[in-house]
Amino acid sequence: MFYADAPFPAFQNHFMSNTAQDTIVAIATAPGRGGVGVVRLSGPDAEGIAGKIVCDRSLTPRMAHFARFRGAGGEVIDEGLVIAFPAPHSFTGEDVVELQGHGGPVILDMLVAACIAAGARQARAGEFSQRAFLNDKMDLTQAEAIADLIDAGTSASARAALHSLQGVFSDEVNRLVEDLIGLRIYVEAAIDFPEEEIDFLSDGKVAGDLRELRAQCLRVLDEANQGRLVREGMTLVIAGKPNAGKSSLMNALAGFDAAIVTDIAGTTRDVLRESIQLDGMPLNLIDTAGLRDSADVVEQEGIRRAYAEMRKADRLLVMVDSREGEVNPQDIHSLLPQSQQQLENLDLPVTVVLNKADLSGMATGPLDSDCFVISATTGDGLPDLRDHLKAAAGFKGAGQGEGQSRFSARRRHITALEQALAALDTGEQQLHGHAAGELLAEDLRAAQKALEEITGAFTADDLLGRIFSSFCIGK
Ligand SMILES: Nc1nc2c(c(=O)[nH]1)N(C=O)[C@@H](CNc1ccc(C(=O)N[C@@H](CCC(=O)O)C(=O)O)cc1)CN2
Ligand SMILES: Nc1nc2c(ncn2[C@@H]2O[C@H](COP(=O)(O)OP(=O)(O)OP(=O)(O)O)[C@@H](O)[C@H]2O)c(=O)[nH]1
Ligand SMILES: [Mg+2]
Repeated sequence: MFYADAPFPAFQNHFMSNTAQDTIVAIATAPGRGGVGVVRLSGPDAEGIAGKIVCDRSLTPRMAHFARFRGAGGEVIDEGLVIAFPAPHSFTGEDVVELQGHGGPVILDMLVAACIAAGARQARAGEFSQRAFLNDKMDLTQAEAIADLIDAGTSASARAALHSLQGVFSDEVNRLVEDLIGLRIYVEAAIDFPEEEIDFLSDGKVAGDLRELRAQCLRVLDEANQGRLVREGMTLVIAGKPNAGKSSLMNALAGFDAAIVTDIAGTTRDVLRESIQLDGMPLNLIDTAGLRDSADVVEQEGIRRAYAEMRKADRLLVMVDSREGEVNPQDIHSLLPQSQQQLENLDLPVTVVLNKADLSGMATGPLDSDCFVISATTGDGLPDLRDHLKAAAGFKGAGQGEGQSRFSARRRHITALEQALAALDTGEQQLHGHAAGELLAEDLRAAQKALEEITGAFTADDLLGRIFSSFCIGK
């Protein structure tokens, strides 16, 4: 059985790699005006198509040549630099030619049109990166890291994405897969000798290796969680009764007047979003309409939207006026009017903030681990709240230090690591329960499959399409 279903990474992707017969073209630089704009061609006919545009000027590989760019009718569109990257030494691994012209949107569109007239096809979003992946220039985590690098909102997330691009995350996953394969070989060999199977499985090696593998997997999961945090941050919804000071807190955290603040209850009606960062951790703040019974249809809609945001949040910040007297931070329904039904089944961590300490005379600072007294107008108590939010998200900083994020990661990576861990756990039960080699082998196979989905060595159905279609055109 071992040979029939080899536990080595299979090359499931290769049936797709030959479909890239088209030569694709797109503007590679940002839309809009710029000093220089790059049009990129990739595919078997890249040089032929570029040849028509630069009038068969001969191109030395990887050398910049100055040339006139001509349209289909022979008219000069622009002049610029042309560089050919013959396969396989290019970004995509295919023949690539770059036309570097002047960075005006009309000129670049004309250049793309000339390439299409000469036989190229407009590239789909992410298609260059997808080809680089299919041609083994990079694995899936590295391709995702390119998109993350481009989308990075903080220098910390850019650094983490670069590390993923350089293979730091992939190396970790590949090491797990290698160890897993070693264990599978041992277990499957044991199954092939039924007389000795029990001895094999209970000699302690399998249990020990499994425990070690599980520990390594947990460590990578922990790092990946940090990586996701650095990339995506935490989404925090601020909710509470009208006039509690929600918008004032949003402004205080954002550092500018993002939201309108007045002493009229019911000032905020729309959902307001601001993305800020706390020492490198992105924090997506959402300010919402004050919750109360209202006959006003606009306000009702605002309240409906407020609840909709709470259901999507990572954490809820419930704001209360500290002059309201005794509050029980454990019972959020007593703090949020009519929330019972709306927030049914909502399993969301909550921070309670008592505001307007300057008016109530309460001392600012933490009341307990998830409850803080502040004044949004004076800023008293905010540093503690900031630290709490970072800690609550599990953020340990974004750098090279202990426990900090070394690479960027996405939710799908976390899910896959959790699946692998779950499979290892059931495998462990099979081993200790009834020393069932067959079942353990099955769990190990499932764990490997989950891990290989991270790097793309194994890919399920529409995963690639989903990942690459979220890239920008020209990437
Ligand atoms: N002008 C330009 N700048 C760019 C890109 C590009 O496509 N064009 N990139 C696009 O994202 C990034 C760089 N990525 C690249 C990755 C590989 C190769 C390449 O030619 N690789 C060859 C040779 C490697 C070597 O000499 O060491 C290879 O892999 O064989 C080029 C660009 C950022 N800057
Ligand atoms: N003295 C004092 N006034 C505050 C504090 N926080 C908010 N206020 C005032 O309370 C009033 C309401 O503040 P907002 O931030 O608009 O309250 P809100 O919770 O967003 O109210 P809605 O949008 O109506 O739900 C304003 O007059 C603020 O200036 C505070 O800490 N101290
Ligand atoms: Mg408000």
